[in-house]
Amino acid sequence: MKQDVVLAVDNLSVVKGGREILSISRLTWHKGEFTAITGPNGAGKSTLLKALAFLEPSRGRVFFNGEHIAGSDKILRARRRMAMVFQDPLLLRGTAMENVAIGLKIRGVRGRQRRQQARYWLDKLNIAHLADRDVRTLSGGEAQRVSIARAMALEPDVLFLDEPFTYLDMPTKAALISELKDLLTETGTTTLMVSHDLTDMPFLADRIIVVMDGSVKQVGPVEEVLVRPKSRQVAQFLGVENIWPGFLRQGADGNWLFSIEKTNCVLTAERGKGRNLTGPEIFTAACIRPEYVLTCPETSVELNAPNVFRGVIRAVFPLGYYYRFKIDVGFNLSALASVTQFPRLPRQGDTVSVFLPPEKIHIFDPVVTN
Ligand SMILES: Nc1ncnc2c1ncn2[C@@H]1O[C@H](COP(=O)(O)OP(=O)(O)OP(=O)(O)O)[C@@H](O)[C@H]1O
Repeated sequence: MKQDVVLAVDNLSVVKGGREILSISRLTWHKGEFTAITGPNGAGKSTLLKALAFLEPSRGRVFFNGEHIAGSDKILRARRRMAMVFQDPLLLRGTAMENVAIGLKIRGVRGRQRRQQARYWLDKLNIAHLADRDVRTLSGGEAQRVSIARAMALEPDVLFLDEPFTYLDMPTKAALISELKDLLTETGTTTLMVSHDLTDMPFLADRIIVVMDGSVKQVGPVEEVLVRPKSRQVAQFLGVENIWPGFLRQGADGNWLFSIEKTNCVLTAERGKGRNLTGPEIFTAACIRPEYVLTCPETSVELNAPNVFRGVIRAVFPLGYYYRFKIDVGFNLSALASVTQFPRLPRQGDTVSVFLPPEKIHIFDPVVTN
């Protein structure tokens, strides 16, 4: 096992109610890495977190800091090096200070030192002024900060976060995410976070694990998973609305050409590294995330450049600082565009130009397109 592997699983399985709800052959987590675990409701994400934290009985082997953890003594020792934060802060009766100090007390840290350490983490989470407040009087965001301070005070090797930002309002969440990122980078804590929110992940995570139906469907760096999903199932879950079946062939310039089925439209896609076409043309599917489709109101854009199309807006959904468009460019396209790109409110029926960057067009592996 590589030196900096903190956690690893080998044939991990969890059975509940007579059904296998989680089955993972192999996975590893490295020191200091932030992993986001995502997937639909009931996929097995929380079960995975709990099994790794030894809070859920499982079969198979879990390795922690290079050691196979089995038996109550080893489990107890491993659990002392881990901490967990849940959706609900789950604070105990008492003050914020008492809550942050509780884990230290259980671990035998003495009075003065305990208070000093607790104060240090309250300060790090920007809630030192709330130290003596009864936790029942705290707001949701403040309570979650106490919960994170309590976990960090244990100086864990691994921090598990199970949807920790769900109940926080946008500004509170944004501030906490930014502070947490700095804190975790500073401490080098290996972190695993269950999240449904795709907006958290690019900022916080190094890697995404997509769990569906109790198994891992894809693991990889954030950008790779979001732009190059392995299957339609993963793509759809990750918000890739533009998926088209069609025929792929080699272009003259080394790029790939993708003809969208039942249209006259051809997309240029960057050729995938190490991917070769086996025949003259293969049937597969292509996709692009809506946020990578560049949309502009100008209709003077040169149309014979690759991947530039002119089309008609079929629907506009205003989303705060963004518009979500459904555009007909000879095929149906979803696009997300900043309001600043449009001098006036775009409407249904308006003509727009779009550009699909070739490096953001992903071609599915034909064997796993369905
Ligand atoms: N005690 C149990 N008996 C039977 N099935 C269970 C039990 N506990 C959990 N499950 C099932 O295990 C599956 C995985 O649950 P889990 O809580 O890990 O999902 P999740 O991905 O975290 O979901 P969510 O996003 O909804 O929180 C679900 O289908 C759930 O119904």
